[in-house]
Amino acid sequence: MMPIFKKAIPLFERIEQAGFEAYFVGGCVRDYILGKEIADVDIATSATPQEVKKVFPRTIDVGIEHGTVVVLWDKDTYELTTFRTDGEYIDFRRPSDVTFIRNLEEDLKRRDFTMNSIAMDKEGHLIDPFHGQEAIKQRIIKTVGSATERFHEDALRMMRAVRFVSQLSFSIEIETLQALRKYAILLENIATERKTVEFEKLLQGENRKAALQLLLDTGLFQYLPGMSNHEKSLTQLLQYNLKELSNIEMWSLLLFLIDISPTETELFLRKWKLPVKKMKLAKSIVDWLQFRHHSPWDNDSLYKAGREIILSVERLFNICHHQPLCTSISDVKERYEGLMIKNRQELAVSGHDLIEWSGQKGGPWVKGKLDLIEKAVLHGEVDNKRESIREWLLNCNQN
Ligand SMILES: Nc1ccn([C@@H]2O[C@H](COP(=O)(O)OP(=O)(O)OP(=O)(O)O)[C@@H](O)[C@H]2O)c(=O)n1
Ligand SMILES: [Mg+2]
Repeated sequence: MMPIFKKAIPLFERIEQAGFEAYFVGGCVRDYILGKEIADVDIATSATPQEVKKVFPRTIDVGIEHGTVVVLWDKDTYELTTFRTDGEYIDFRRPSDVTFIRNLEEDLKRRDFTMNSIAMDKEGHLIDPFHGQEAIKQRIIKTVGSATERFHEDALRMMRAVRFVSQLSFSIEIETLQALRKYAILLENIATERKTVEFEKLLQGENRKAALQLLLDTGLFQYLPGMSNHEKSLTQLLQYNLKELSNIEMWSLLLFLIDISPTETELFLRKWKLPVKKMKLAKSIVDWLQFRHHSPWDNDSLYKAGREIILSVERLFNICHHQPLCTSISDVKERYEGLMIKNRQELAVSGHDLIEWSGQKGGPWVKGKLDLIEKAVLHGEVDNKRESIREWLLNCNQN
């Protein structure tokens, strides 16, 4: 058994001593069968949240109404969720109420896909009433029971299906796929944040092209934030080699292809509720990519854009032109590294020096002069040395 599971065994023993059952469930069991790396484990238990809290002294309530309690154990934290069936789903999102139950199989039955409805006990035995192992072997994503029901219970599951296509390179079983097409519109009911999480995972998966194609084929893209009018840009995205791209580069390329005004770009990113830092970076990359399409890099632009943006822009530029990546990138990198300074702090003189040398009071002129010095250093007109700059300034003033 893998260390990540082994570590949790004492916790399982504690629950069992108290007369309850516990199993590993969900993505960790699926990924274990697939031989993939496992980041965290989810545990399902027959104990109710109150009972879990009695068994373990250190817990955090995270979603008691859904049956989830976090247990602090050793130096780790574990999410324990009580076996449950979900009540009526009135809004295609979350059940209106959940009923805690004592039966594992009933709990597995309410889960989304067969590959996600396998449980594993502490000895490593698999409990697999819905033939999830078979689906994993055949690399198939198939709902547990009726796809119509599973997608009406939680429409986000449709995005999950496509995101798993991207991450696992599985294909979607035919009835599940038909339901995806038929009920794509239900995605309208899902909170943006949840869609964004899935879309970002989709963008990062190995098989992202197939997943993006599926978003188009099923019509799901129409119900993603700001995407309904951008079928063409999504289709265009598929023409490019997307393999090497980071998450932020995927966003930037998408924005570049959508080709909207800067204000609209901002609105589009806001619709996805991305963190501000990320929105700014994506916007910057798009701006520089647009610049790059009509001019080559010069010292000023390299300096202003900075290392991170230059590399992303160059990568995207090459991808847009179907050029191999390596040569021009190392070229540009070398030119950037060769710049005399990378930022204003690296200038050998400061505003204080200028004030002292001139004997004048500080004011806006200081910034103006620093701008001039910065430019001169970047263009190689003067060395970035205190004395050289002082001399250069004296000469300038004489002219
Ligand atoms: N809309 C959802 C979300 C989750 N689940 C169930 O809850 C488990 C855990 O959910 P989550 O951690 O969100 O997804 P994972 O399948 O574990 O995928 P990941 O590897 O991304 O965590 C899933 O495997 C699935 O059994 C579900 O039935 N319906
Ligand atoms: Mg998980």
